[in-house]
Amino acid sequence: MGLLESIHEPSDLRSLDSVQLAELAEEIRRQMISVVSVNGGHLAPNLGVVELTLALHRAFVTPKDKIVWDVGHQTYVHKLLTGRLAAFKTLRQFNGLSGFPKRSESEYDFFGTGHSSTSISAAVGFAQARDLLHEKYHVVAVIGDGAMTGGMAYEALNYAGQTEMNLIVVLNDNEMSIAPNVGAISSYLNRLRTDPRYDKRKADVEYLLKRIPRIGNKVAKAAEKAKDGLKYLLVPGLWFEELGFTYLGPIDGHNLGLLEQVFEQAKQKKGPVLVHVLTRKGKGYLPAEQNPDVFHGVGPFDRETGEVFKGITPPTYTQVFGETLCALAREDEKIVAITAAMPGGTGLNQFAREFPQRFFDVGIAEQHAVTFAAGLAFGGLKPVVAIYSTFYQRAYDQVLHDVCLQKAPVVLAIDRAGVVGDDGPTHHGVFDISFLRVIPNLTFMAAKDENELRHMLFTAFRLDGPVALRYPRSAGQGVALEPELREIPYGKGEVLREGKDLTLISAGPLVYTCLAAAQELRQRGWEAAVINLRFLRPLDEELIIHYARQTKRLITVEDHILDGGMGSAVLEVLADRGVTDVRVERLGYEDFVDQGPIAVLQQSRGLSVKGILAAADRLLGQARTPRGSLHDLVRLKAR
Ligand SMILES: Cc1ncc(C[n+]2csc(CCOP(=O)(O)OP(=O)(O)O)c2C)c(N)n1
Ligand SMILES: CC(=O)[C@@H](O)[C@H](O)COP(=O)(O)O
Ligand SMILES: [Mg+2]
Repeated sequence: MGLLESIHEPSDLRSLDSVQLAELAEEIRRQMISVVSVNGGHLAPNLGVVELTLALHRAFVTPKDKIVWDVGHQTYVHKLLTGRLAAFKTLRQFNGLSGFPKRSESEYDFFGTGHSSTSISAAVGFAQARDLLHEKYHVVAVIGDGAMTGGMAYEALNYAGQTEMNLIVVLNDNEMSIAPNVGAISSYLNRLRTDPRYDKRKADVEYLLKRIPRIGNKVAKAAEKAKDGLKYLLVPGLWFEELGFTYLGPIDGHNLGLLEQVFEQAKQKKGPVLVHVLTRKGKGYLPAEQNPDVFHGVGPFDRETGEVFKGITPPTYTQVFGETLCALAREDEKIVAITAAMPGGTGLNQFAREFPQRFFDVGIAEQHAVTFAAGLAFGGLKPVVAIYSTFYQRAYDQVLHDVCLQKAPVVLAIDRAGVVGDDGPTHHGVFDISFLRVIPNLTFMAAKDENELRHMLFTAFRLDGPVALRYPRSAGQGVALEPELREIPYGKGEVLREGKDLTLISAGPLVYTCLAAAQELRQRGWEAAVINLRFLRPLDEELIIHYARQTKRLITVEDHILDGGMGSAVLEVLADRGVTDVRVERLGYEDFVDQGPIAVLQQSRGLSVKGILAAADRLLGQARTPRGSLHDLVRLKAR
C-alpha cells in the first residue's frame, strides 16, 4: 500500500516525517499524471501546487479552517488529500468527481469555483461571518498570479486591506496564466521575484530605519521621506503592505518545511496577510514543465512521452474563427483582436504572431476587454473580442452599457457556446442567448458550420454596430470551405428543407441534427421543414410565423437553457402575433448541466435525432406535454 492510500483526511498528514512527505508528493504526482493522461484535465497547475497543498493541509486544520481556491482548477491534490482518492479515476467524467471544488462534493470544498478571481472576496465573506458570529478559525484564499489579473481580486483586496480582519491570501506565483502572464502587476511580481535587493528581509530594513536618529523638525521630515524612499527600495511587497496587508515572501513554494513555517507565522499575525509563494507550473513532469500552456488543460496523452493524442477531426470552430480573422485582418488593417488571457483557447495565437501590434491580451479581465474594445471602436478601429460564452457572463454590463447602448461597432466572438463537456456547469455556455438576445442594438448570430462562421464574421465587420457571434467548442462539420466570403442577408433565416407536417427550428450546429431527424421522419411518412434561424436578434419573425401557420407544429432545438433561450424567443413571436393554434416543443436544458461528453449531455435533453423524433412523435401523435406548449404560455400570460 502506498502512502497516499493511508491518507483519508488531512489530519493523517501530520504524523508524516519529511522523508515520507517527499515520497507522498511523488505518489501524488504519479497519481495525477496517471489519471489525467486518460481523462484529461488541468495537470500543470496541479503539479505545481503539490507541496503548497500539503503544507496548507498540515498548517491549517480543515474543515474547521477554510481554504478557498481561486479558479479551482488546481484542487486535484486537495481532493486526493480529502478522502477522494478512490473516486479520483472518475475525475471530470459523467457522474464523476468534478475538476473544480464543489460544495456538494465534499465538506472540504468550502467554495465552488471555475471562474477566476473570486477567492479573496469569498474568503473575506467567510472571515466577516466568522467575526460577526464570534467564531474562531483561519480563512485562507489561494490565488494564482493569473487570477490576480482579474478585477474582482482588487475589489476584494481594497476591501480587506482597510479592515483588521484576520485573513491569509496565498499568492501562487508561477509566472503563468494559461499563457505567460501579462500586465503591470505581473511585472511587479517579477521584480519581487528576481531583484536581489528584495532578498533583504523586511525586519532587517525596519531595524535599520529605526536607527536613523531623530533630529530637528525639518531634518526629521526629510529623514522620514528618505525612510520612505529606502523602504520602497528595500522592503519586499511594499505595495501590498500599503494596501493594508502584511507581506511575507517571496518564498520557495516547493520547500514544504519553509512553507509550513511561513504559514505558522501568518497565523500569528493580526490583520490581513499576503504570502507570496513561487512555484513552477508542471513541476515534476518534464513535458508539463516545458509546455505549461499545453498541459494547463490537456486532453488524454501518452504519459511516457508526453505526446498529446489528437484524433483526426475537422478543424474546430475556434480554429476556423482564428484563421478567418487573420485572412480578414490581412485585408483590413483596422481589425484588432482582444483576448482575456486565452489567446490559445480562443484561436488567436496565429493572429498574435502575425499582427503583434494589433493583438491585445488584457489578462483575466473580461470587463476591461469589452469596454476597452468599445474605446478602440470609437477611436476608429475594428475590434473583435473573443471570450468564452461562460466568461461573457462577467462582462454583461460592459456589453450592454458600453457597447450596445452606444452602438459601438465591436464584434463579440462568443466561443464555447453550448455545453463544453468535462469542465461542467461552471463552464457550459448555455446562458448567452438569454442574456444577449434582449439587448437593443445588438445583432446576434449563431453559426451552423464552418462556412457560416466565416461568412458571419465577414458580415459582422460590415455592420456598423455591435455584433455577437456564437459558436461551439467542438470540431466543425467538416464542410469544404467556400473560398469567397460573402454577406449573410441581414436578419434572415434560411429554409434548409421544406415540409408541411411540422417545422424544426434551430441555430448553430444542431441544425444538422434537425436535418438528420427530418430525413428519418420522411422514412416514417412525415415531412418536416427545417429552419436555420441564423439570427437570434433580430429574429426572422415572418419566417417563423409563416412555417408556424403552415405546419401548426414546431420543435425548437437549442444547445442552451430553455428559459429565455431561442425557443422562448419563438414563443414570444407567436404570442405577440396572436398565432395560438400551434403546438410547440422546446428542446434544451432546464437546469445547470453536469459535466460529461458533449454528445451525452445533449442527448440527455433530447438534443439528438432520437430526441427530436420523440418530440415529433409527441406532437404528431397529438399527445400533450407538460412543457413548452404555446397554449400553456398563452394561459400563463392571461392570468
Ligand atoms: C473569469 C475567467 N476567465 C478566464 C478563465 C480561464 N482560466 C482558467 S485558469 C486561467 C489561468 C489562471 O492562472 P493562475 O491563476 O495563475 O493559475 P495557474 O494555472 O497558473 O496555476 C484562466 C485564464 C476563468 N477560469 N475565469
Ligand atoms: C480552468 C479554465 O477555466 C480553463 O482552463 C478552461 O478549462 C479551458 O477550457 P478549454 O479546454 O475549453 O479551453
Ligand atoms: Mg499562474
